[in-house]
Amino acid sequence: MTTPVELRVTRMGAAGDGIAALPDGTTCFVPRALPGETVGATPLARSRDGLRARLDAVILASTDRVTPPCVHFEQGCGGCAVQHWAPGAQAGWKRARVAEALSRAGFPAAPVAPTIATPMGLRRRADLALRRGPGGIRIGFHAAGSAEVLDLDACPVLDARLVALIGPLRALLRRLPALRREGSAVVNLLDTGPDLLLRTDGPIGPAERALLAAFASEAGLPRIAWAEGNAVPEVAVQHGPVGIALSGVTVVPPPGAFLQASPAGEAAIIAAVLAGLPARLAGRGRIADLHAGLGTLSIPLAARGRVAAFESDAGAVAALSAAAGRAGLPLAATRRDLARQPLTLAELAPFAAVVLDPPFAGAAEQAALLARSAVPVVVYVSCSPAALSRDAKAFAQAGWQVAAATPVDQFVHSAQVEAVVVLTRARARV
Ligand SMILES: C[S@@+](CC[C@H](N)C(=O)[O-])C[C@H]1O[C@@H](n2cnc3c(N)ncnc32)[C@H](O)[C@@H]1O
Repeated sequence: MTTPVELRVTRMGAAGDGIAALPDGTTCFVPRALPGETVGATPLARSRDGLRARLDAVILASTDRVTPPCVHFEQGCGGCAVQHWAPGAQAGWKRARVAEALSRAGFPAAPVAPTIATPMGLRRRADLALRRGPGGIRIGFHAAGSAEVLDLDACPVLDARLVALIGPLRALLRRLPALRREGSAVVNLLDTGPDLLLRTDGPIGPAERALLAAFASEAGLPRIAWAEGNAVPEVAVQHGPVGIALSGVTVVPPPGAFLQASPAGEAAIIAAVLAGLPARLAGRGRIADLHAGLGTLSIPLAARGRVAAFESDAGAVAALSAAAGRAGLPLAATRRDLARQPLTLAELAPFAAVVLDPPFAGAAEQAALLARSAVPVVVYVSCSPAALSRDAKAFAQAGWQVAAATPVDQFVHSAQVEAVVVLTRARARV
């Protein structure tokens, strides 16, 4: 298995690896190889669906191969998968993956729009891994295909204000025994500045709280939350208010809250969701927003009708309820675990439209119920083509059609793609 071979790469896999076939037909995944290339590679290990190989040399390069914009990509940072691929080729690949997902679901002719690209340097949320080792503190993303953490000092996809925090955070962690071996730092860039949620594998005492407070002052952080392991975070430092305006309404997020990855991505998703709704909503114009988070979609939807938002995270529900109350929006947020307790057919009946934006795992049961419901329009916001394909199948089988599908690339240079898919009953018009 460790003899170098010459391979012709025919396509790109879902994780951003080039796919080639060995002479005996075995599928071979070659990270950092591109479709159309001839490469020298060494097959290394068997995986679930073939062999993983190491790229030794590009023998015949694709015309879409470009110089990666980040030095850490060359070092093996797994935060990005396809920096070596021209942006236009990445966009075409992401669009094709959404089209393939819908085709597999039973919508072979779905009208999939070109991918909406977002610029680099706008990511406002980072989930950084932390390690303390013999070489010191490492902060960064995992190395590709590995549990190792690659130490970052630059990142062209993140907002520069988050990158600027990495050096000072490293200096802080050197002095923080609560980080024994490993932890994580989720940083959300809010309108009030970076909001840090630090998870360590040891407890913090009064001296460490004082260090965190000093760090917050020096680095301009209004709040630092901390948790040991996976415990519920506590606010360790609060020097000022925190908040982010979502469609003009200020929300006070709990530490580590989900945010769409970039303002440009958020705007593209909102625009595609609103465009998918009929100009005039049927009935009393009630809209359900499932997996509502902080209300990124619920808030703009409230300009179109009365919104019932459902979300499992108690902190997000409280934040959205409070924001909607202050702004006087026609919006009620309810805590509900939609995986365990999806909305029933009877509960879905009053809605003129349902928007769902599930996590990576998708929403199999809820999608099956929606497909059987009387709701005329469902807008499915997907961050996983595999889950989209599985969940959309129920709609295809129940005779729905895809009225529009818009891929959005807000995780630039990664293998991720998001899509806003508008599903209507075959006879309904959007
Ligand atoms: C992709 S985020 C979307 C959030 C929001 N729509 C937005 O645009 O910011 C998915 C949301 O689903 C929530 N979630 C995860 N599992 C859930 C479940 N079982 N039931 C309800 N909500 C869930 C997460 O807490 C998160 O807020």
